[in-house]
Amino acid sequence: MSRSPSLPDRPRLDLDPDMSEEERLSALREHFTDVTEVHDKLSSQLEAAHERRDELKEEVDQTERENEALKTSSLYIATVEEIDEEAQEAVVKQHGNNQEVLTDVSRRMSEELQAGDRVAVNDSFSVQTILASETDARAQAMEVDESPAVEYADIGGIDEQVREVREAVEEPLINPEKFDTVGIDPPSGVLLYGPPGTGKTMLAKAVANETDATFIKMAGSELVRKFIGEGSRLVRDLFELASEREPAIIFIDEIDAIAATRTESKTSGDAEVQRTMMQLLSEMDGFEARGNIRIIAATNRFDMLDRAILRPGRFDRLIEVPEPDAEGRERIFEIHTEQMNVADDVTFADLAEETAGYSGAEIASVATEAGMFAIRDGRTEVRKTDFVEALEKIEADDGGEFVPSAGHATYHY
Ligand SMILES: Nc1ncnc2c1ncn2[C@@H]1O[C@H](COP(=O)(O)OP(=O)(O)OP(=O)(O)O)[C@@H](O)[C@H]1O
Repeated sequence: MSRSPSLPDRPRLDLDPDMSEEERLSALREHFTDVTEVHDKLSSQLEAAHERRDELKEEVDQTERENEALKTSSLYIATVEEIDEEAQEAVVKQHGNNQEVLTDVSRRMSEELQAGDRVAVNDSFSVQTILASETDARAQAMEVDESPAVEYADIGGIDEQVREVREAVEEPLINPEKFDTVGIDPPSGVLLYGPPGTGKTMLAKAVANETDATFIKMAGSELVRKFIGEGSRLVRDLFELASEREPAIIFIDEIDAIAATRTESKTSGDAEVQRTMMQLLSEMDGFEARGNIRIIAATNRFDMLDRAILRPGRFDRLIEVPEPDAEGRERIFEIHTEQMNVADDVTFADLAEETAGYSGAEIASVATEAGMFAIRDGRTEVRKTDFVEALEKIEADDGGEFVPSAGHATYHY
């Protein structure tokens, strides 16, 4: 930048009272000449300053245009895989082509970034912004849990289903070579069906936990109700996210909401729902069964499902998760009271007898309610009377007279 020129000295007029008229006139003329000279100099300096101002203004406009262009130009979406705060570097994987790039990040950005963040990158992969999760439909539509806190031991009464899920989901993740050696493909997708609250979600979370896989859940009903118009894109994103986070378990809950038969579904006329289902089918068809991503779906409405999703290569392993029998209910009571101080007068076998038709979720609420009655009574020990009151409360909440499975009358298999 050029330095501003120094201003010319102010001309001085020295008039002596002893001067003659002529001398005065001459001094004034001289002063006039000096003033005119300074004026000319200042004028030309002013003109130069104006020129400089115009130049700078042009520079500002140019920068603003570039800035605007940068802001409005398309950015690519990527996921941060690793971040090295020390070296101010990040490994990002661009969505779509899965290209992985090591890129420099500013100190501020390196402090803010975390592995797994979705970011916008420009042509040269420089991270421009971290996408806020609230503006990210993907984050809202999917529940991502790196290590869900459910173990097989937390699931009661469905040991056979646990065994089947382990065989169909865990084995291909842990020992894919077994399938290679025998020369068969493991089941592509596993469909868990049965009444609500019987442990289907727990099963999916437990396999993710035990195989150190990321658990990614998407609820079919939400896709249809909440993310109207985005269903098929979100299904695509779901599989993309799983490939970014593998090993991963994709869990699609309430799959009937997007995969119902045309005749029975109220929403089946909706082309959007159809598109979402087609996207799911095409993702599954293009899917490598032996690998680090496994798919589990769940439904309470098996009867409503479009058979297209049950074809080989899609959800080709069906596992029924029923309501627990007496022995199962006893085990579930034990599991849900493990952390409670239960009095000696409580017999889980008796409670199991009295709760025929209860789901695991309902037994969990009986245990919680019983604990609440003890607290209300100022006790830390939970007694038989608390369980009796809890049962009465839950039956009353259920409409006065509790008929086993009354709430599930609409579930057909
Ligand atoms: N078999 C079970 N053993 C222990 N707890 C259970 C079992 N089944 C259900 N529960 C309890 O009920 C809660 C809900 O269960 P879960 O979400 O797995 O049911 P779900 O079958 O997926 O239900 P929905 O069909 O309504 O989604 C669990 O968090 C757990 O506390």
